[in-house]
Amino acid sequence: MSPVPDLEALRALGPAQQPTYADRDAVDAAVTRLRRMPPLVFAGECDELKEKIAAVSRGEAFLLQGGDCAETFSGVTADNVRNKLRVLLQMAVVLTYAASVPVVKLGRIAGQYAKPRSSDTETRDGLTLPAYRGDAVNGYDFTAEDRRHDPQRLVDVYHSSAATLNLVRAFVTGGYADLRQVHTWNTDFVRDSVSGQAYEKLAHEIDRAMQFMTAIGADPDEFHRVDFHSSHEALLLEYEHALTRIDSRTELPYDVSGHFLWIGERTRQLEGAHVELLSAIRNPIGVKLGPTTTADDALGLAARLNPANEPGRLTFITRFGAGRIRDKLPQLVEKVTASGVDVAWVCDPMHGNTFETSTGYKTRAFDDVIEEVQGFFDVHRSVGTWPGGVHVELTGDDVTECVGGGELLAEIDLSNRYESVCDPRLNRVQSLELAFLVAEMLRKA
Ligand SMILES: O=C[C@H](O)[C@H](O)COP(=O)(O)O
Ligand SMILES: C=C(OP(=O)(O)O)C(=O)O
Ligand SMILES: [Mn+2]
Repeated sequence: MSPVPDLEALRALGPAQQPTYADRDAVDAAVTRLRRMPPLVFAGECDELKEKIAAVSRGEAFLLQGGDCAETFSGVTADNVRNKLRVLLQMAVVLTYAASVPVVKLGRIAGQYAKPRSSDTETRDGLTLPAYRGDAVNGYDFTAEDRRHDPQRLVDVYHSSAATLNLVRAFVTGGYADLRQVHTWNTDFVRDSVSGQAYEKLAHEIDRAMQFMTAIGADPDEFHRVDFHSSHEALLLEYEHALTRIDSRTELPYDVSGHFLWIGERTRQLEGAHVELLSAIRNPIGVKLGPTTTADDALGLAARLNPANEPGRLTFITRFGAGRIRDKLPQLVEKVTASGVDVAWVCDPMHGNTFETSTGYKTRAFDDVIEEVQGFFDVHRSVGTWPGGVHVELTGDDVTECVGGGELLAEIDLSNRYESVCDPRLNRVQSLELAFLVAEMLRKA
């Protein structure tokens, strides 16, 4: 394990996708404040999650990772957080019950505020301004003032993450996630959607099973609370470095900004600053792997990020696109497996399937998302490895951002309720449909 590099050393590596701040003193002041803040998560919780992901890599559990592409500060409301949690809990119930597999629940939540972009700038009506890089960096409004990179936002990320995490913790341990609430999660939803009705049927079966358990005197803790962890892309080095702390139990460094951190497709350079920082922390971590990834790239990343080959430490999140996965994934999985690397394989069926409509909306087709997940399952079946999970961009609200699905959303519907500030998310109905379809694939696997 490499030692934690200092911030200057990371900056010297010329990290990709970083903000350009005009006022260095303001950056230093923000970093100093962050270094004094208490941890958002505990190292022991990160270890627990690592154990669960180790079960995923052994083929004994399935990972459900989901949430917004980009959280926003204004989105930190009780309703918004509850709705996201609710859809994830519903999906997890569907997967667990229909496929009889333990589900590891991981939110893209409480820290997912920074975005890598394909272009540094955005032009509208002849005016060019810095691209929006997530609330952690600048504002979404198309004005020079809002698009300025402001280091004070790093401190705001901390507070927004803390508020979100506080509510999530209360929900998952304080009764909301109690399995006896399976019906309650579905109210306002059943009547108008096929997947809502399928869910209701499944909830009835769960009720009956629980009544039986209660009748024979069993009332396990698992009925009343769930384990739920947080994750985000570790993109901004100032922020992640300031929240890297030495755990008092083990004297080892953890990034206490979230339980699980991942390196994005655009920042996974082997000699880059993101790999350097994440190789030094002990959290469970992931790396996104796009369609150009070679087996040597993946093996190099595994050697750097998990030299001890510790189970649960490393997750490869592949995002190839529906049209490429069947062609490109087999050789990657075969070579990584043949070299004995211990890794959990997870499918992100979103980022390889984005396109822009003629009216300028970034969208994804539900069928492409499903086709990529199906390709992922098929490839792992043919190689003899475990399709360990899915990583999805979703929301608990009835937005219109992805086309298709049971509601047959068309391109023309996108303008009705398009709220994402970055990538299009599955809405509540589409998310539940995905869960039922994946449950079916899992049963066959
Ligand atoms: O998740 C994020 C996007 O895929 C990423 O930010 C790139 O988006 P862009 O191509 O619109 O910049
Ligand atoms: C930017 C993202 O993904 P990727 O790094 O895979 O493009 C994301 O997860 O929002
Ligand atoms: Mn995204």
